[in-house]
Amino acid sequence: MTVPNDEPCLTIKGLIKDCGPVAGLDGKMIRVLAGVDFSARRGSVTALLGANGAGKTTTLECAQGLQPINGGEVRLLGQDPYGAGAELRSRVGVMLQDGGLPPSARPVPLLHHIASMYADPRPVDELVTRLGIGSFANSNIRRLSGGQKQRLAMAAALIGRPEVLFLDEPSAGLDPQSRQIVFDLISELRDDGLGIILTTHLMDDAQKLADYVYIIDAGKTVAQGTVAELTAQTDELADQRLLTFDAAPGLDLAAVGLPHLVIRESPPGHYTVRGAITPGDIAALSAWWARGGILPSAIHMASRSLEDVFLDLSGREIR
Ligand SMILES: Nc1ncnc2c1ncn2[C@@H]1O[C@H](COP(=O)(O)OP(=O)(O)OP(=O)(O)O)[C@@H](O)[C@H]1O
Repeated sequence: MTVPNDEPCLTIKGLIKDCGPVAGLDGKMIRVLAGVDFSARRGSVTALLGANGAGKTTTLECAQGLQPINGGEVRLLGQDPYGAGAELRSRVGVMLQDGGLPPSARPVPLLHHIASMYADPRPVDELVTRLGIGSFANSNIRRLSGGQKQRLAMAAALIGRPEVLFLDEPSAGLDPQSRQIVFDLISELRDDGLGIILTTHLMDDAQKLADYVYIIDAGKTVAQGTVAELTAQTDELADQRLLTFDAAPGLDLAAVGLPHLVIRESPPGHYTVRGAITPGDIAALSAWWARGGILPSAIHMASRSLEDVFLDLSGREIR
């Protein structure tokens, strides 16, 4: 059964998951997921963000049918994944963070072995070249670096031409070159129509890769949207706007004449303007620049980063 492009390839509604028994709680169960909603489409990268212990791994394990659920609903490619057979598993690729690779195998023979399990596998040579696996093709897997294992795990996840791909922290351990290769490949796979679901702690990764983002906290979905929607300067945050510019050091800031804004210079030559900045204030700033013969550079009206949104929603204290 092929799910049309505009249909979700994964839908999670009100997911509840209890784990345990927990020794420290007199053997009671604890509610790890208390209402996760999540949906991913084909031809899209959907990111699941959450602090340590928020429930990301448990959510993905339930989505992949690796754990039974205690409430709510999970549909992967239209089916209940728990207890589903080989037909569904063959349409799903999973790249785990620790790779889940047999330590005594060698990369290319392992990929050929995995390929032999599929009727129409992706050519091994193509993946080896694309992911730069050739340089360690016959090394023992236990001797590979974290980034090499990560790339091999990605090749293994892709070999069966999955329709849905789960990536747990896809850029963990990757150097900048490998990260770029993996990011380009993820974008290409998305354009080919794959539904890609990834977890990450790196807001920068989510900001670069994700078409749609879900943030979970304490086992519940607390926000969802495109990066642009989540980071939009909403009216509630209108008093936290920030404009920065660079100009000659030591400008007379008292001459700006905008007392409702906080204007500072730090370090010398770098200026920040904070507060409820209005279009009129920007006109007043440029009038001040014109009066003083000031030609600023790097003028930037900052929007909230995904990290700001994440910290506001999931708290700034460590878990
Ligand atoms: N089998 C289990 N028994 C008891 N507690 C569990 C079990 N599995 C998960 N938990 C707890 O559930 C919570 C969510 O765990 P989970 O691994 O899903 O979080 P996570 O968001 O993936 O975290 P991280 O970013 O640290 O990987 C944690 O507090 C964890 O200790």
